[in-house]
Amino acid sequence: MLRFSANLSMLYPQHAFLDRFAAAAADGFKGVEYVGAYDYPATQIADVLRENGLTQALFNLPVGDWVAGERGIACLPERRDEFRSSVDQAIGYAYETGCKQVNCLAGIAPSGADRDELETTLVSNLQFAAARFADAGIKLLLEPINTKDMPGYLINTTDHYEAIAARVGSDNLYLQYDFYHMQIMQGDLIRTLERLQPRIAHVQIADNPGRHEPGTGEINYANIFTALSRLGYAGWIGAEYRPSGDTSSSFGWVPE
Ligand SMILES: O=C(O)[C@@H](O)C(=O)CO
Ligand SMILES: [Mg+2]
Repeated sequence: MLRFSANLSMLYPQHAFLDRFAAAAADGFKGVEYVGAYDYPATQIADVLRENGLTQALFNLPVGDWVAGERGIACLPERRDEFRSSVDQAIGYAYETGCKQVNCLAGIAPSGADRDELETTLVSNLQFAAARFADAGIKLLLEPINTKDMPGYLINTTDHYEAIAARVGSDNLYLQYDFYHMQIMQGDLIRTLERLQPRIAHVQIADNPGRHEPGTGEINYANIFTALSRLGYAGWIGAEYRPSGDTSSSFGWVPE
């Protein structure tokens, strides 16, 4: 049985963030995810999850100054201490919300930066986070993101994820496989899913082009869902798209 989580960073834009939990529950979701909720006390997030009978499927490690354009700090040498204290913050939120997996955004390469130094910093920080998360019973995920939407982001393909994971050397570093990003970067979605399934802890869906709901673009999500069922994928499937219209009217893609 496929399980879908509502990505509250993208769905229900007409609602304030904390009101999106009830909206998702009203539409039948049992799980939610979002970039991060560190502006709210973890206990408040836990309360709103409980009030709406929702499971916290995923969130991210603190991503830096999102408004200023930061997309993670894990690869930035000068932010090492900040990254490492953010791991403890994320563990606190995961504990309060019962979340069992946290994604790490690698960060955007500053222009002119030494890429080897950025990758070495990322590897070292992921080794630290993977070990701390393992002790807390939390999976650490790393998501490749496409270069069109996030120019300069350090990790853009599953091959790059695999190279980084090999250097990290932890069985607690998993792949967050976002079909939208990977359609743009490499295609071959179902074969890649089959090959990397043992390392995939979370998948996310949106159509391309436009990053709207499935059925608005070129990706055959009926076949993707069939493949996920055939492979026995037991994780959450994150509905991470910008609704083309009203969110509650955008769920025609959900399998019966
Ligand atoms: O694909 C995305 O943009 C998200 O999964 C994410 O982690 C950054 O917002
Ligand atoms: Mg994603």
